Amino acid sequence: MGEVDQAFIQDPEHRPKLSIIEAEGIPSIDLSPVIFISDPKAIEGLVGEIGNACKDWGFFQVINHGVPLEKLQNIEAAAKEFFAQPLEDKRKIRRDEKNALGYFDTESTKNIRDWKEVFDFTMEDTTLVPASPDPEDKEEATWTNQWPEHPPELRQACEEYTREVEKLALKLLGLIARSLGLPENRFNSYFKDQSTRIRLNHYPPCPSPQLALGVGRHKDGGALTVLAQDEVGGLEVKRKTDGEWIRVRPTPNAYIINVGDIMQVWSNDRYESVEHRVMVNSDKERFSIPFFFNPAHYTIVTPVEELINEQNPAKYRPYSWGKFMTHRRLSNFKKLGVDNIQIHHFRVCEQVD
Ligand SMILES: O=C(O)CCC(=O)C(=O)O
Ligand SMILES: [Fe+2]
Repeated sequence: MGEVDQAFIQDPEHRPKLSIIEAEGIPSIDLSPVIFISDPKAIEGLVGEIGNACKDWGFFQVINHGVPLEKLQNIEAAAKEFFAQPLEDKRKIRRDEKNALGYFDTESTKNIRDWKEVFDFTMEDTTLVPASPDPEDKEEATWTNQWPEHPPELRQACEEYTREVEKLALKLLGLIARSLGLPENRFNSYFKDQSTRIRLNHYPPCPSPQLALGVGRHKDGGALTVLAQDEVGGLEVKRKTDGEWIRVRPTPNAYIINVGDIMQVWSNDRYESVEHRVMVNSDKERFSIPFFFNPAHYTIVTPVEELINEQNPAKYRPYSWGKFMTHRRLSNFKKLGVDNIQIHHFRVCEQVD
């Protein structure tokens, strides 16, 4: 990527501030009570901490999470090698309108190009999804992993890494369920045919970091995101108390966890999916790896029964996760000229957020 093309330039109100607020960052939570010692008292404390972090921030970091460092180092090294190849080699496995998996260098967020390139894959080599966003269309389509020839170790590194991160994601799902007063396995059945997607992100140095963003402001549409970021930094989270953008300081071997839109709906707004974005910088490239923990495409997302009653009625109408996801994806290929689909479109009394 050379000089900044007009397509990357953010509207003035969304341009990043070069003065960065790092004050009092997102909560850091030590998972050792569930990973290493299984102490019921300590687990109860942990459940409380996670509940507060989900409520107050929608974001937190975890340490002592059980994912072996070696698996992260392997995938990071292979990702670096993959992205270092010439564009024409990477484009051999380019994702397209039919298959969401593979390499992509022209992603947009809210119709502005992101300063990044990505490689997407799923846990299983094929994933069933709806063929189109049309609610009447019952046809299914298949996404298929496209592994590059080079580097040959990328595939194994990705597979081994995601098996470990999935264990962490399931632990967190259980802890979050408990923090809502639900049984630990309350959400597990939705993930039987999960549509989890893992992304390798590469943000090259950008000549005008004050005009463009690595990823424009957005909320993650799935249930939960487990993110690894390298030491460069750039992720910013919109603080709920005052709407300020707060930098998430890189912490070695920690994972960043955020509540996605589906968890917001399941919890009937007890927890909120929070806006975030990525700043780029002019001299350093950055790598990150989000694991988007998503249920089966046929999941109908609706506030869980146990959390609604007459005083606290459901705030959302049920919607299909698969249709939501395919709608979002399509907007990357067709310039729809409107904002992407959002959960507020399913609000019982629609408010714009
Ligand atoms: O690179 C990052 O730190 C975050 C990326 C992100 O928010 C996303 O891909 O949804
Ligand atoms: Fe995100």
